[in-house]
Amino acid sequence: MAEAFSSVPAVDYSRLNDPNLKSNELSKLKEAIFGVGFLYLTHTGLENLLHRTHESLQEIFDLPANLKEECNMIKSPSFLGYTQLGAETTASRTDLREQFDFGTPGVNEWNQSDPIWQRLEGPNQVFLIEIQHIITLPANVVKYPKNLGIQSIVEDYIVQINELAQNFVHLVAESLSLPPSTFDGFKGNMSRLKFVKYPPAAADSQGVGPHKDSSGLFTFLSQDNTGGLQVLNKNGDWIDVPPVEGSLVINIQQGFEAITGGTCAATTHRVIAPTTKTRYSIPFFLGVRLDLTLSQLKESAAHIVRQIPISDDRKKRAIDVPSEFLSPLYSCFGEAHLRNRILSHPDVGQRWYPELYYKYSRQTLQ
Ligand SMILES: O=C(O)CCC(=O)C(=O)O
Ligand SMILES: [Fe+2]
Repeated sequence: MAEAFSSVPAVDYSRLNDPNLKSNELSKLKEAIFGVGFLYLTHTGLENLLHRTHESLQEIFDLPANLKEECNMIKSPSFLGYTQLGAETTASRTDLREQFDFGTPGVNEWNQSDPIWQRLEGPNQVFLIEIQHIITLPANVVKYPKNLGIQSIVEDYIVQINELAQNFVHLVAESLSLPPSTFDGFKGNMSRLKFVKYPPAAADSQGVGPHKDSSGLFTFLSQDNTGGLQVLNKNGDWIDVPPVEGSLVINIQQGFEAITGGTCAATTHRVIAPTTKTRYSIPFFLGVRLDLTLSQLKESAAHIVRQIPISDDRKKRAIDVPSEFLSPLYSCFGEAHLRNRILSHPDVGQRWYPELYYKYSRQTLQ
């Protein structure tokens, strides 16, 4: 459980990479990882990329509804593609957001002999939009195809943020006094990137409801200047995560929580929908190995937890942290993640995994 923090700390990435300043900054990183589970990462060198990508979001979401529907997530057993406003559910309530989900390109296609959860990794759908978008100019009623270049925007973003994410995981290991490569063997084949739009809504509406991120190790979020993101502390207070220009907001996901035996806890967060302007955000979810079983995990977690320099008392308490990934109900991370996707996107779940949908939706009702 995250401690009773009252703000989200900032860590300077350029200092983490400066031999003279590194050790001081690693201590800040360690405190943020243990105490909050959320941090701002500043001076990443990705400021231009974030700015450029945010600039293209409005045009992408302003595409005609029928074009966005061409790549509706319902067509993807990997839960990749477009989700219209109101089609997503968190904490049993409807989220007021519209989004595109993308995955790291180039993963192997699923086939019948693979486990069912392996199907979470698959190809993107976005290409359809590229070739079909037609712009009509009202003045002279000329029609011409316009390529927004979504595919290259997405792939460029994934390459650059992924490089930072890999480095960040090494730095986290170092901050916990572990060898930098400690977590390398836990990385998944596919990470996920989302473009998200929260339109203005009535005061206190749910942009996205309270949740812990469940698809991987860490989330790297770029939010615009609107605000609305909040994280929950131990006292049950919602703490604002106001926009900090050019920064990334990084949080621990349930995969990393499970790998560290709960010593590094995933923190619950939510977004309150904006009331007067549209909010855009770009979360990148660094993927975790889907095939990791609970027993493998317990073994590696015990090994890692033993080496993490915190008090035995805190370690003991940490083992009790509840996590979907540590539930004996699921055979491996892949199964836990598939359940999460099915419940978040029930229409997609029902279409591609009808039996699992039936099973999991009954489990939550109990
Ligand atoms: O849009 C945001 O700021 C956060 C989104 C989020 O928490 C999520 O999609 O998991
Ligand atoms: Fe989240």
